[in-house]
Amino acid sequence: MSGMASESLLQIEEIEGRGRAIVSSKPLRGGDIVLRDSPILLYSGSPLNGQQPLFSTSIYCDNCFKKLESASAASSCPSCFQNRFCSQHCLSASIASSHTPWVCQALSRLRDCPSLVLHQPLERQIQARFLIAAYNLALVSPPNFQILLSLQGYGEDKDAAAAQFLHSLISSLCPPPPIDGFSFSFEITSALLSKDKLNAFGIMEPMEFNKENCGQRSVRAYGIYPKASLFNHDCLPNACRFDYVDTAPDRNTDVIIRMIHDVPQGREICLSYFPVNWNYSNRKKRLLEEYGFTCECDRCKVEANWSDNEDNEGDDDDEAMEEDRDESMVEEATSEYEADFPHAYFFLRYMCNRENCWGTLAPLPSSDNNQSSILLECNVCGNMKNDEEFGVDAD
Ligand SMILES: C[S@@+](CC[C@H](N)C(=O)[O-])C[C@H]1O[C@@H](n2cnc3c(N)ncnc32)[C@H](O)[C@@H]1O
Repeated sequence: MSGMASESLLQIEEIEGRGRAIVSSKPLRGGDIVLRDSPILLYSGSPLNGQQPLFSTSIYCDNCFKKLESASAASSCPSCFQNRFCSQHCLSASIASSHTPWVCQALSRLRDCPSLVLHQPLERQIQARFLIAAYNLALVSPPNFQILLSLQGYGEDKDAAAAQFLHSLISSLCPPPPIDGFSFSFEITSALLSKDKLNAFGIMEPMEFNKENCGQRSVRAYGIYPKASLFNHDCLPNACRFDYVDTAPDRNTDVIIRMIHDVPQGREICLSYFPVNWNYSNRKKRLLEEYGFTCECDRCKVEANWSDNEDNEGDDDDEAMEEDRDESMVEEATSEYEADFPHAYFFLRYMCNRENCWGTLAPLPSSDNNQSSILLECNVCGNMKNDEEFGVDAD
């Protein structure tokens, strides 16, 4: 698999019931970097109507998505004056790629469209941003558009109304310039929206702990990563994603996938699609509604039998998912459930214990091939923990 940190670490396999999967092609150590991936498509997580997302006060460059110290330090797009850039270089790069004259005009028209910005949920504005970015990719980089089309997601009936609304709106207000032999049909629009839902990674604002946000973060942007999109989910992942937004010396929006613990050759490498502290019923709901599958991982098999999970109590499914305020699995793991919960070690060892963080810890990359680093880094807040304090050997 090209683009992996080392070409020989991973391979793609087809696994029945799971689609493509990433599997280790040799034994891997906790801390090994198995992938560094750059996005083929990026789009802002801010609503079109200029509303600041909840828990966000920062402004950022619309090309590299680095934080800007002040609005006055930025160069604006000379046509719309809406998009801001940290440098002339980012402005020129963006005009040639992601903020072309057509994108600029399309976003301006959508921003002025009451049926979108006043009468639709905020989510629709973000989806409109994605579609404009995806159509533009077809125009500026046909090979990357083909990669996007190859990702999972083929249009779902339950999302048809949103797809129809956005397709009609964009076709009438700001149709993309024609491409020979290709049509921006409703079917393409609908499939693209599914691909976004199943594959996009949120690029979060870096963690700032203060009383107002209680550790909650907003999504600065979304990215489609061609190789990272092939990792399947597990509720007890063996790898996790790091990014270094605002601190990376370059390629600010790259993601790095690092092993949490050792695995043997031939093991599927999985990420968790959300924080690992979520409880069983919220995980099950999200995976079914958003990703279209029922998780059969070891942890779900155990937790499905817990007497107090909402499924077993017959609670209805409408309960709001309070993502960051879910009951903490750490508390559960260390309390009355311990005997029924063979995975307790994972939460004690690999979950960040900083209040309201819920990040996952992975060892730092080690230069010693035989041993993982004893220092574990949190993928959300960056805190370091010394593994010797835990006092148990890996695995
Ligand atoms: C980001 S993609 C992962 C790559 C995907 N398997 C493929 O072939 O492109 C997410 C989709 O993979 C499948 N998937 C991921 N984790 C799974 C799991 N634990 N069990 C079954 N299917 C899974 C689901 O169809 C999900 O919507």
